[in-house]
Amino acid sequence: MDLITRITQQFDESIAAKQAATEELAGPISEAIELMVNALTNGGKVLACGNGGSAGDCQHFAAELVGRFERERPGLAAIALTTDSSALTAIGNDYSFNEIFSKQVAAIGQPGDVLLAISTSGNSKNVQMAIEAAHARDMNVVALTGKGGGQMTQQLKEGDVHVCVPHNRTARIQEIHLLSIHCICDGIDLSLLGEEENES
Ligand SMILES: O=C(CO)[C@@H](O)[C@H](O)[C@H](O)[C@H](O)COP(=O)(O)O
Ligand SMILES: [Zn+2]
Repeated sequence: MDLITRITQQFDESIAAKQAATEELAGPISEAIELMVNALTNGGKVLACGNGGSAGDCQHFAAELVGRFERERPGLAAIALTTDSSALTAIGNDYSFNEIFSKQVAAIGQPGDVLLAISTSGNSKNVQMAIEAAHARDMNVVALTGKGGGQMTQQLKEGDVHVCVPHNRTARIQEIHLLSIHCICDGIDLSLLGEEENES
């Protein structure tokens, strides 16, 4: 297969995956928005964790809350737990890699905060342990998963939100995680700022 055909196929697969996911994910994404707006407007914050490409999504999300998404507003309280190399290496070295997020959640998380837990498989142990730590701190969880949700599905409790992308390919799941994150940012701004002037 030539490269252009291969690239075209991946674009087509991504478009199809997004169209297939729209109806199923719109509801959970709106619930995630409500959960985060409630936390952010009551003195709470959002902590985000994930591995690899999902770590990038955590940092992308936190930057759009602390900084801005598309509209001017004061910064919002969000922290990606994937960036502090001293904390990550100390915890990984002194305890275990499985605890690199959960120990941060236990130290920083407060009742009413929200944990954004991102895992395309739903089976990354360090994300699962972060969910346990969040529940122990009376935090709610927004899980972004795929591939049926993995073991994280069984961890979620009443009040948590599960955005599970109906796909089995990590790259396609991540592409829809990023769209979901942007929908969450848009919904938070809509809730805090109202409709934009030029919007009907
Ligand atoms: O971005 C990619 C693949 O597209 C990889 O870096 C991927 O994030 C890593 O393999 C992660 O370790 C996968 O973990 P998870 O999504 O299953 O929790
Ligand atoms: Zn990736």
